[in-house]
Amino acid sequence: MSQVSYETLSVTVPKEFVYHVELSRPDKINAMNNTMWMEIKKCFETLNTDENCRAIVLSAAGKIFTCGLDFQQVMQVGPQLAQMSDIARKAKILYQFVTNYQNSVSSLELCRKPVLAAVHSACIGGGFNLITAADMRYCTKDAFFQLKEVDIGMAADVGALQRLPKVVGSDSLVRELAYTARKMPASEALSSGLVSKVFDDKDGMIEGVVGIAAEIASKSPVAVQGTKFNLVYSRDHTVQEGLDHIAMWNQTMMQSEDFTTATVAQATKQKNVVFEKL
Ligand SMILES: CCC/C=C/C=C/C(=O)SCCNC(=O)CCNC(=O)[C@H](O)C(C)(C)COP(=O)(O)OP(=O)(O)OC[C@H]1O[C@@H](n2cnc3c(N)ncnc32)[C@H](O)[C@@H]1OP(=O)(O)O
Repeated sequence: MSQVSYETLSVTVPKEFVYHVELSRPDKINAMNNTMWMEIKKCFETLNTDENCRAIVLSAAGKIFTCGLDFQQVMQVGPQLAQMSDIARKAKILYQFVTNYQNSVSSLELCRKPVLAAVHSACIGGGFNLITAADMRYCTKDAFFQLKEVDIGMAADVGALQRLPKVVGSDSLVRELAYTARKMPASEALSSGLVSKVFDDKDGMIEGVVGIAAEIASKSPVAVQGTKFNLVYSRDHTVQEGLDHIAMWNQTMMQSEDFTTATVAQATKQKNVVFEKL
């Protein structure tokens, strides 16, 4: 297990090869401060290379999933900018601020292990951006999703505008959510395809989602991680480029022992197949 401890995250291993990452500032309704943004990146980069991790559940501790960007954090930026008079110097600070947080969100997508987001109650602003970079999403029936950035006078800038249209497949819906900042309830999250399933309560959701993660973790890590890598690649390329990419990928990966082990297991109806760590 990765021996890294975090101030704003809690990391546990509920089942073999399944890691559970929780946003953990419950007394601050998981407001995303600078430490949390940086720790999310560190955590997913660490799990990316941890051979004991094959699937990751992302949830949050406390009353709500997250209220988004920490207002205290935002208020520290103003005085920092005020010390400079030149627009280029101020812009450099803001560019670094935005790209650091973009990289935090993107770490979920760059992590080779599937990330399953499990959302309860409110998922606002930066949190909504974050879960669009997960592989799959689940929520409780009391959950709502809100792109609230316009209400604080900014355009969402850490991934939702880029990823959400591809997740829900409706440009019109994304524009409505982003322009109005209205709350999207769980029922609509399900019907729009943002989430795969709605659970009655949080405990049931965590149990259910850990179960799905365990099912994924029981498969060949070569196959699962190759599938994720190629799905992400294909999303951003033409069909032919995606086909070329998977052909190059599999010319190597089909020589892996996992291909033989899994094929023989399927053909002989073998259960509980063991794959080497990757
Ligand atoms: C480069 C930037 C990249 C990232 C950009 C990200 C942008 C965003 O995330 S935009 C969205 C920002 N978040 C919000 O606008 C959320 C505003 N808050 C709410 O809508 C409600 O507070 C909420 C639905 C979360 C909870 O409502 P409830 O009625 O249950 O509680 P409240 O009394 O409203 O709040 C409880 C205490 O939490 C404090 N709080 C709320 N939001 C934030 C926040 N974003 N950051 C820090 N603190 C927050 C609120 O002030 C209350 O504190 P206290 O009065 O001390 O109890």
